[in-house]
Amino acid sequence: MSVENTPSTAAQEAANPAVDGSELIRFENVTKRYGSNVVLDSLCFDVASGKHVTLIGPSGSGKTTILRLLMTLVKPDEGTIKVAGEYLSHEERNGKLVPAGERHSREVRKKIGMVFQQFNLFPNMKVLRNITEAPVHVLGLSKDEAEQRARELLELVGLTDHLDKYPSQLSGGQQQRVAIARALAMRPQVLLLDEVTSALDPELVAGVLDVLRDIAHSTDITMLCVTHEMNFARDISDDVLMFDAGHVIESGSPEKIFSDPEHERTREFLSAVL
Ligand SMILES: Nc1ncnc2c1ncn2[C@@H]1O[C@H](COP(=O)(O)OP(=O)(O)OP(=O)(O)O)[C@@H](O)[C@H]1O
Repeated sequence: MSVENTPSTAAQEAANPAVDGSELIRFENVTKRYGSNVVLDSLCFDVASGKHVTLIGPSGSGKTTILRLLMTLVKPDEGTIKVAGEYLSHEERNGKLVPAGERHSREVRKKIGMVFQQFNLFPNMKVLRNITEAPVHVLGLSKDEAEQRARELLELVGLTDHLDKYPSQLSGGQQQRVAIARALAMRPQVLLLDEVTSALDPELVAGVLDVLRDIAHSTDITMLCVTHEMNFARDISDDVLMFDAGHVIESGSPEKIFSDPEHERTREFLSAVL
């Protein structure tokens, strides 16, 4: 997919609301290419601390790429990304901004948790250990502290009775709820959700979304969410960003975007998915 290189000023302004200094995520003129395919084109947007922001848009518009950039699974070709005021993609050395080394990225990335489409649990570890592994080995928590934290989270996701099972002994929905608990166990400031229900059987979707609704409404965690579940997006989002061909073409409250979209492409997209 190629995209034009000249996003409209209005689109950039829509995507880059007034900054009040509390932004937790900041994309500044981020361009990402795969060969000649310009996936993100001078993208600017901010997510304020504690807000829940949903990215919507057609397949291939670059939504997952944004989450992958935040996880440092891919690097931007141009522009900078900041998380909680620190550069993720770059670091400052001798007063100069240089591409970030792995150590720097790892430190900043600790602020971010992600839940993937395909759960990605450790198949050889029981549920409890899936959740305690990173807090013990990455954060240096004692085993007792990590287990205490894991038990609380298993209660939050409704799986207290399953802590001694292997992932293969759980349904897809239960595995995804373990993955949510695992991400939260690192106490991230930002939770990234990448189409977390799209690999689930339809009857398991509601249980996972209910857990996420509960987390969105009962914690102050910042969320950046890619989903095709528009009712869920409507319920949890403070802001919805509509992507098309590497640009944010429209942004606003869920009421505005879902009920009264301004852009023709948004109307087309919503009429196809709603
Ligand atoms: N590793 C890669 N190598 C080459 N091209 C890639 C790679 N990853 C993504 N792309 C391309 O980048 C574009 C954006 O992909 P991305 O997954 O971010 O889109 P998306 O909006 O999340 O789509 P979907 O809703 O289908 O998941 C697509 O054209 C895709 O083919």
